[in-house]
Amino acid sequence: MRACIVYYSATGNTRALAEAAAGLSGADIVEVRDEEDYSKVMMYLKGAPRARRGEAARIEPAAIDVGGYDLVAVGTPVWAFRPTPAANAIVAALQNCEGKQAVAFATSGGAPGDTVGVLKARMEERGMKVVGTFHASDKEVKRGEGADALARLISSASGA
Ligand SMILES: Cc1cc2nc3c(=O)[nH]c(=O)nc-3n(C[C@H](O)[C@H](O)[C@H](O)COP(=O)(O)O)c2cc1C
Repeated sequence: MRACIVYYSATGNTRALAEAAAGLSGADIVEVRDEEDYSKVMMYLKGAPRARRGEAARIEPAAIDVGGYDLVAVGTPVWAFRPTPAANAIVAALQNCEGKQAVAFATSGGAPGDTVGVLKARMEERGMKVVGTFHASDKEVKRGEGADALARLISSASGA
């Protein structure tokens, strides 16, 4: 059984969690870049309102074929209590994702709102079966916590 973790990370926390979980679970990993390439200030002035409105960014890669995988995990930072525009774009960019098992995960400053719920709903609209969600705070990620739980979720869901 094969799993793929697709994620966006602006300041490194979601990347650290995704990379550690990939190492533990054997999942492949795809990092997506937001073509906007926000400065720290513009993340708040422009990125957070876009997240709040549920907009999708222009991302690289623009299409992500997950046809070869049994499970797809999508990861995002929390911006304004929502998935990032890049994460919204990831969900739209997935190809051959219909019917796949899936996991939605996020990292936040400790107030995630319903980010994973919103991400889960978007993934389900694309036909994925979201079998688990996961959230860790940036402080937990910096302490090295969370990756084992996320990896277990990915491994058990994909039957690996
Ligand atoms: C523009 C912006 C908005 C944010 N909004 C929230 C928020 O609503 N709630 C929260 O708990 N953390 C919020 N954060 C903190 C991030 O979600 C947190 O640091 C996360 O781990 C960042 O992930 P990254 O390092 O992968 O980009 C925000 C950060 C930024 C830059």
